[in-house]
Amino acid sequence: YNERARLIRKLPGPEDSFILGNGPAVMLSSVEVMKLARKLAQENSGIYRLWMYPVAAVNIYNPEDIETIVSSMKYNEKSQIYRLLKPWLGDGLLLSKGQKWQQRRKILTPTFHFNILKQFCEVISENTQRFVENLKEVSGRPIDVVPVISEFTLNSICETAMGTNLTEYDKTAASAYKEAIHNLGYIFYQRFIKIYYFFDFIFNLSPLSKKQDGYLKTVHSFTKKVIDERSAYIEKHGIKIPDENDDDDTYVYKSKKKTAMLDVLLSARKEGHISDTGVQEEVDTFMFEGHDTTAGGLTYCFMLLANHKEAQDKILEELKEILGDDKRPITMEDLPKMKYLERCIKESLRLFPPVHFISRSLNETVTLSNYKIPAGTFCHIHIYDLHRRADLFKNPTSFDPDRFLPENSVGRHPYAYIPFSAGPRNCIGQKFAMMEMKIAVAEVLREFELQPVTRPSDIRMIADAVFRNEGPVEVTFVKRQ
Ligand code: HEM
Repeated sequence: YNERARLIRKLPGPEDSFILGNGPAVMLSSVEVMKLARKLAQENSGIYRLWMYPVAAVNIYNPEDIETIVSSMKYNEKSQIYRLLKPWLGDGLLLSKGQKWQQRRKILTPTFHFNILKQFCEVISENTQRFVENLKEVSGRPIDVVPVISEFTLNSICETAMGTNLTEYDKTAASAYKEAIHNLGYIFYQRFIKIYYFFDFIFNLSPLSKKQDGYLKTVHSFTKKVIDERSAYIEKHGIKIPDENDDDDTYVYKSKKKTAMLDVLLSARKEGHISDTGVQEEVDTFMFEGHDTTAGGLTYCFMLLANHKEAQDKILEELKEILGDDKRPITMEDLPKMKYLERCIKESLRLFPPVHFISRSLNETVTLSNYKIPAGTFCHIHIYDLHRRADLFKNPTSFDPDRFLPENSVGRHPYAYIPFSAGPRNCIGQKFAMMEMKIAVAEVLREFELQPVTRPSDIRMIADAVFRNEGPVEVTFVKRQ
C-alpha cells in the first residue's frame, strides 16, 4: 500500500491475494506455467503486472516499451532472476554489470569480427560434415533431433572459440556436461517458480541444492579441463592473438588447434586484465550461451522445414544457383547469397525464439505504455509473445519466411523482432549463430529430405532459460538419391 505499490496497481494484471500476490498462482508444472504466461499475454495488450509475493514485476511484449528498456544503458542491469544462474556462470558477460561488464565486453567483442568468423566457417563446415555422416546412420527413421543437434553445436563452439576438439575428447565427459546443463536448467526453473527455493538459506538446505552442487562440479571441471588444455598448448607453442585489422593471411589457423576467444582471454589474463576466475566465468558463459541457444534455433528450424516441403525445395533451388553441381563445402562467401535460407532461419527464430524471455531490474523510474513504473520493479520481456503479435505479424502462427522480405518489412517496428535482443546488451554471438545455422541447414538439406514427425502444434513449451519442448522433437532425415 505504499507509493510504489499504488503505481504498480494501476497496471492491468490478474487478481492477486494479500501479501502472496500471484505467487501461489504460478506454482504450476513447467508446462502449465508457460501456458499461463501465454494466456496472460492474450488477455492483456502489451503490458501487465504480476506480484511475486511483495516483489512487483512488469511484463512487456510491445515493441515501444521494449525499445525504451533495451536500447538504454540506464536499464541494462539483469534482474534478480539471473542470480539463480550465478553459481554456474559467475560474473560472466551474461550476468555481470557496470564496469566489469563494459571491460569484458570490450575484450571479447573483437573475437567475433568478420575475419575471425571466416576462420570459424571452415571449422564449422568440417564439423557439419561429421554431423551429416552421423545422420546417414539413422536415415529414414524418425529421430529426436535435440541430442544430435546439441552435440553438433557443442562441438562447434568448443572447436572454434575454445580450440578443443571434442571428438578427440572423452565422450562421457562431454555428454555428462550436456546432461548437467539440462539439469541445471530444471533447477533454475524450480527456484524461479517456488518462492521458498528463491531464498538461498532455504535452497541450500534442500536436496535440490546438493544435486546442483554435483552438476556444477561436472560443468566446471569440464570447462576447467578445456582451459587447462589450451593453456598448456599455448605454453608449448606460443600464441598469436588475431587482430581484427589483420588481413586474412596473417593468422591462418592451419594448425590442428584453432581458437580465438579463449586465446584472447588467456592473453588478457597474462596482462592482468582478467583473473583465473574471470576466464573460467567467460568460458562457462560462452560454452552454455554458444551451444544451447543455437541448438534450439536449429531444432525448430529443422522441425519447421520438415513440415514445409515447399520451403526445403526453395532452399535447394537457391543452393543450386550458388553452388551449381559442385560438391564443395560451403564457404563464407556463399553465406550472404543464401537469402531465402536466411529468411527461413529468421522465421523459425520468430516462432520459436531460443531465448524466449529476458529480464531487467529497473534501477530508475520509467514510463511504459503511459504507466509510471517505479524503480525497484523487475521488468520481464517476453520475446515469444512479442513475436506472435497479430498486429506486428499477419497470421502470426503460420510459417511464412517471406514476411522478412525487405518489401514486406517496411513499416515494421525495429523492436518487433528481437531474437538476439537489441541495444548495448544484445547477443554478442549473433553473427556466429547465424553463420553456424546457415551452414548446418544448407549442408543437411543438400544430403537429406526432411520429413515431418513432430508438428508445430505438438510443441509444449517448458519453463527453462532456453526454449525447450516437453518431449522429443522428431524429424525423419531421408537420404537424397
Ligand atoms: C540462435 C542463437 C542465439 C540466440 C537466439 C541468442 C540470444 C541472446 C539473447 C536474447 C541475449 C540477451 C540476453 C539477456 O538480455 O538476458 C543474448 C546474450 C548473449 N549471448 Fe546469445 N544467442 C544466441 C547465440 C549465441 C552464441 C553462439 C553465443 C556465443 C558464441 C552467444 C553469447 C551470448 C552472450 C555472451 C550474451 C550476453 C551478452 C551481454 O550481456 O553483453 N549467444 N543472446
